[in-house]
Amino acid sequence: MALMPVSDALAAVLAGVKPLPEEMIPLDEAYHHVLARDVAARRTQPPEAMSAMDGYAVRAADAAKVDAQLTVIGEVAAGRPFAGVVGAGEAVRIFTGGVVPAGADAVVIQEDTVAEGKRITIKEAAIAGRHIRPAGVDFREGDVLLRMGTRLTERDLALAAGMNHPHLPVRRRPKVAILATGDELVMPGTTPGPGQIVYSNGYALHALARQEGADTIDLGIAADTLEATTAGIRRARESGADILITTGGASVGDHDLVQQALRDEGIAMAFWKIAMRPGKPMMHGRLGAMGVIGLPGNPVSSYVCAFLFMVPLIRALSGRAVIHHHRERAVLGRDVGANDQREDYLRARLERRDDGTLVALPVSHQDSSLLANLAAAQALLVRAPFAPKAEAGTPCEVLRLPA
Ligand SMILES: Nc1nc2c(c(=O)[nH]1)N[C@H]1C(S)=C(S)[C@@H](COP(=O)(O)OP(=O)(O)OC[C@H]3O[C@@H](n4cnc5c(N)ncnc54)[C@H](O)[C@@H]3O)O[C@H]1N2
Ligand code: MOO
Repeated sequence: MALMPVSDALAAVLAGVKPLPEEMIPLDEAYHHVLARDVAARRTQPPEAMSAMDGYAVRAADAAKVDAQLTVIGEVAAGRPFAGVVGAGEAVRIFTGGVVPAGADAVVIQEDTVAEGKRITIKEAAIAGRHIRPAGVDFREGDVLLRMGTRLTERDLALAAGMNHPHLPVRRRPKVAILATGDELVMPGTTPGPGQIVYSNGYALHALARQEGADTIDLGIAADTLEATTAGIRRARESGADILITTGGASVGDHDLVQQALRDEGIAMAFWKIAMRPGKPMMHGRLGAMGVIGLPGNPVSSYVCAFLFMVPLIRALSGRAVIHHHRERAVLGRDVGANDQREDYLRARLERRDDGTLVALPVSHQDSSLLANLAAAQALLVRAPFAPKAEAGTPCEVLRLPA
């Protein structure tokens, strides 16, 4: 049976997905949330011309010559403007961030003056506009500086504050519930009995989901029974999860019960099995409003499928403007063999040559159980279905993994 191409599977995962509802949240909680609307400045910054230095506000024409003398008629500090006007032969003491008084068109820094009482002597000729930040040089009221779909950085928060927004309209963060399955799994730090495996997949999945801006719910490890698996799925629904991620029990073995449990719960299954390596037995469907991604149990398959499918789904629900991973051009660091019908995602290390070329070096063992190789990889090298064998130096495409 022909397997579903990866691109069709991704399209199915994203089909009909709309961003979650909008909510207003305080600025200090908005880090890494996604903006639900464009945000415009509520004020002009700076609102008036301001001094960039400590010194004297002058009329440039009066201070254009070294040894010109001026009379200091007042002082302006940040937050305390000067009410008067700077006339001919006059100067006003000014500090960084102070509003440039009327009449002045330059600031002479204090190091370039000699002060004696109310008199100053200019030691460096003034130039009109020097050390003055014009009104609106940063932004003007009404300027749209933050765009819908932006994931807010720490710098965006400072900008929003400067624009005078104490709250921002963002999308609700997706809730991702993660359910592992497998009788053989024991927690890290315990002593595994014969045939037992230390649980690892969930650690990567929770971290990856959170890094993408989701809140995660840990549903623990379900035993390999229909009852336990079903109970886990029901807890996901009760928790209001937007996405249920299962890991393990996706294949065709007698103990692979995830699909059965999901069908019994009434899932509209979109696909099971895709033309991808690792990750062939992945499944996807919808259980009411909850998107379900059934990941394979092999640790590398679980991670790679989450990276390729869960991440874009979280981004779409979050209302992100950019949903898809960016494919970078690179060249092969070594020969690779011909590919079969499954799109291959090879773990690879990256190197940058002196001429700037990015080189992707696939790790030598690509078995989907190898955690050490997964951790050491910096990228996934994409090999199209039926790609012919290729020599070192051949152009290729890579997806960079999170650093
Ligand atoms: N006859 C066939 N057998 C298999 C096929 C197939 O097409 N026909 N597909 C293979 C592929 S490809 C994959 S991938 C695996 C996936 O199988 P499952 O999703 O059912 O995974 P499990 O059997 O539950 O586990 C596989 C392996 O991974 C370990 N595991 C599971 N969960 C975790 C976890 N949370 N942390 C760490 N390790 C975990 C588990 O102990 C197994 O060793 O099926 C192939 N078989
Ligand atoms: O798709 Mo499975 O991932 O190769 O081990």
